[in-house]
Amino acid sequence: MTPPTKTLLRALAGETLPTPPIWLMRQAGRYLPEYRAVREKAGGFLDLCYNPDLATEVTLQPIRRFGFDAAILFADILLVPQALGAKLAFEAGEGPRLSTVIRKEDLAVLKPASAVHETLSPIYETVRRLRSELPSHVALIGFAGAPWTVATYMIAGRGTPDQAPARRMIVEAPELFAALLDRITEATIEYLDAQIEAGAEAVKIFDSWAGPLNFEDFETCCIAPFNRIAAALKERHPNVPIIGFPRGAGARSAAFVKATDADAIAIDQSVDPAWAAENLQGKCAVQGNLDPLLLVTGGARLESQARRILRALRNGPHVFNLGHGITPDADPDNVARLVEIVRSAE
Ligand SMILES: Cc1c2[nH]c(c1CCC(=O)O)Cc1[nH]c(c(CCC(=O)O)c1C)Cc1[nH]c(c(CCC(=O)O)c1C)Cc1[nH]c(c(C)c1CCC(=O)O)C2
Repeated sequence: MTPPTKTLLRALAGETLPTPPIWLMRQAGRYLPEYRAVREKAGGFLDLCYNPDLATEVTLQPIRRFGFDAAILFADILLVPQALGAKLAFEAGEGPRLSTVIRKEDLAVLKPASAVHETLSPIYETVRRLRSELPSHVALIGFAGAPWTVATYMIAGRGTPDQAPARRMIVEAPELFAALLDRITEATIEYLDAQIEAGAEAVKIFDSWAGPLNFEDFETCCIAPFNRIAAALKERHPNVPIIGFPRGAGARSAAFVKATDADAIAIDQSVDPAWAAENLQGKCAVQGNLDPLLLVTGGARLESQARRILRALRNGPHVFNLGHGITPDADPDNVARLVEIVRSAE
């Protein structure tokens, strides 16, 4: 096989590059006026996700404006529950609302994992279009939510501050919880496999709510499903790298890289990059981890923290990114400045 030429894929393959590739979580989003214009045209957020023309357009916007090294498919982690038959709506300013899975009967009415493609096929069309429209040096990342994080929304029917409804179900209805986690895991394998078939060159699994899990549940709810998904994908697509993002895992990030086959681990802004260099980078690439707040505030601290991350991680494979998604109040000029800082690092 010829080695990859796109910088993102080289870093994910374990190469230490003089300038790390950069992309940002939520790089397509409300902080960009051109995104807000397309979003308005689409109607709702979900209409935008399922419209391959417009989803392709908003995925490309940050690539044109900032020249990132990778594009991430524009979609959402909650499309998988919707494809399994959950009702999903995004209310303006309120975040997502879903029908809940709290009884056996709620699980019984969900569709089998193999049925998700009926709903998700427009997403695969977006992937195909992106592969033909992206500049040749820009890699395309597909993604899905991790089963635990998706389960927290399906059980509570909305975002929750501490994921208490799902954490209670682990203890109070272990069989129902395990069956739900299994169904989501199987659906996620179907979904990511189809994204790769359509042209995704790397995939990222977002476990945004891994942090509150206790050490035992971290193994069964975060690590074990990740391993099932990774094993299934690697069997079919051995050369497609997988990025894990157990957000809030802290020191358990070391257990995550040891116990999984992740090609990269994304770390949030709470992790000291020097610790990550020492404890994670020997095992896989590290992606991260600037505080998204610094894209709102800008200034000297944006520069000093970005440089500190660059220095700490420069002796191993690194993908520059944020610790979490860009917020709607970020200033696009600060994003442009960040790209300059990363590209001018010596
Ligand atoms: C938990 C989660 C969700 N979605 C996602 C996660 C995991 C990552 C994380 O922790 O942020 C992942 C996600 N959501 C979106 C992407 C697209 C790719 C990207 O640019 O990173 C990705 C990778 C678009 C989006 N997903 C959403 C938006 C904003 C929608 C809009 O109003 O235009 C975007 C651009 C909506 C969304 N989607 C979700 C919530 C809670 C919300 C509402 C909060 C908000 O409004 O910011 C669920």
